[in-house]
Amino acid sequence: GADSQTLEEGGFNEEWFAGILESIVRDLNQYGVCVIDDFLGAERADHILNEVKALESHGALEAGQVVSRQVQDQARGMIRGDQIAWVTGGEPHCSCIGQLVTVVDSLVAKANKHQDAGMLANYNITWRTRAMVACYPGRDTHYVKHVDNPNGDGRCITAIYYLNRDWSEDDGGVLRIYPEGKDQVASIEPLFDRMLFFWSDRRNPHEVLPAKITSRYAITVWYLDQKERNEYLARLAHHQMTTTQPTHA
Ligand SMILES: O=C(O)c1ccc(-n2[nH]cc(-n3ccnn3)c2=O)nc1
Ligand SMILES: [Mn+2]
Repeated sequence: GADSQTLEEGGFNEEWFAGILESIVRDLNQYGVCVIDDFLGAERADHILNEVKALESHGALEAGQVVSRQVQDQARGMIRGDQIAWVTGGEPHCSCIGQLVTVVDSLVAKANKHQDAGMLANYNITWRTRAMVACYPGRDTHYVKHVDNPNGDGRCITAIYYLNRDWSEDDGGVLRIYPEGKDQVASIEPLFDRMLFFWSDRRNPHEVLPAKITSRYAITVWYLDQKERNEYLARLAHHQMTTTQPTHA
């Protein structure tokens, strides 16, 4: 089909795609978490890492924190907060990041409509956020134990792509997921070219364990369920209507 044609052009072959698709559908339904190793291959992963490092060296990654937190952290001599940049993938120097997002978009869209989609079929995934390129771990609040989407903001799947070459145990920065209602914990090492998917809601509280002060890179995209997102935006609009009085000219 058309997708397989573009994927061929992008150098991704069909059986690779089909294999990954099966893993995503099976693992998200069974565990609520799916880890794919050697996702794009070292060469492509390297190109993506180089684009992320270029963003960092050109100062495109600004602190993801509010100024007060930064001042406070500097005062306490703590390591800087996480540095983030929101990337569409269409930017001139982000074409490889763009390819990553395009492939993940295709996988999530196909998984959503897969014949064995299971719980995935409850969603209609028509939108996503831009890609959050992060140089972490900061002391940012996102790293203490949290749920990405606790109150129905529309986000249904979190997709994180790790870019840490030669990561080792004492580098830290492990992502720890505590699947709701299960007694086992998933400790996910942020390995180079590792792709991770998990439900964004209360099923997956998670934290990022402290890491040494070396730059660690990850790219995160959140996929949105149309219905939940529209209901969220409607709540937001209503709230704004009722809290800000219209000014009469
Ligand atoms: O804004 C938000 O809702 C938001 C932002 C970030 C965020 N997380 N969660 C786990 C992250 N991570 C980073 C490396 N390994 N894992 C990470 O960045 N979660 C939620
Ligand atoms: Mn999170």
